[in-house]
Amino acid sequence: MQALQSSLFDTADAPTLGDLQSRHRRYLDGSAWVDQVPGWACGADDVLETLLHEVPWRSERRTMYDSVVDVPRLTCFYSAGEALPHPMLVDMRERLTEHYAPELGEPFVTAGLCLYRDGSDSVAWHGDRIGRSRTADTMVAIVSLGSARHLTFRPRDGGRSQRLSLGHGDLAVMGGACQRTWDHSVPKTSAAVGPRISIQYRVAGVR
Ligand SMILES: O=C(O)CCC(=O)C(=O)O
Ligand SMILES: [Fe+2]
Repeated sequence: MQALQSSLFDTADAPTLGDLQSRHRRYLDGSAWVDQVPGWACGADDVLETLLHEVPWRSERRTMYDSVVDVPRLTCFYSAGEALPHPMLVDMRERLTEHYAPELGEPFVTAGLCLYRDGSDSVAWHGDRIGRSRTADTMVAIVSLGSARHLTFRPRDGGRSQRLSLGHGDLAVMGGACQRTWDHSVPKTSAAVGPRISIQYRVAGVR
């Protein structure tokens, strides 16, 4: 009985991924969009703990993307084929590829991990424009774990910014011309927030 109870408990506790068909596509303008699936990664507390403690986090205060930006956060980048630090990250990549490859035309292959230790960690306005994304449409899928933070969007040629809140387990997929014609950022917050980890999946040759 003891064994049965603990196996039931484990099953209920095991991380699961929701249905991507339920995604909601929000158009930032006629050609840039963001898909959202709140709570896509369910039961991911354990994944968050593992990543917090086992990823070889590195500090990043340097030039990135196409401008000099202050990047107070920790990061770790996993190239195509490199072992990921938790099996759920592999499941996520496979499910995202399965769902989006028909539209995207290729698989997600890299995983960039970022750790925002508290509200004073952030990433400044930028587009993921290293590589083909400078000139062609692509998708960047972001899974957010831990404390909720805003992901904000601003048209590069000026205009109103938009934002969405990403909480524990939420998925946001930036697509269309989003990297070319819009910038995005995770602003600092004065709210007392704990750590947040974001996992960004990208296609080959885009960063
Ligand atoms: O942490 C996030 O949600 C966004 C990260 C990001 O934009 C990047 O690393 O390129
Ligand atoms: Fe980015």
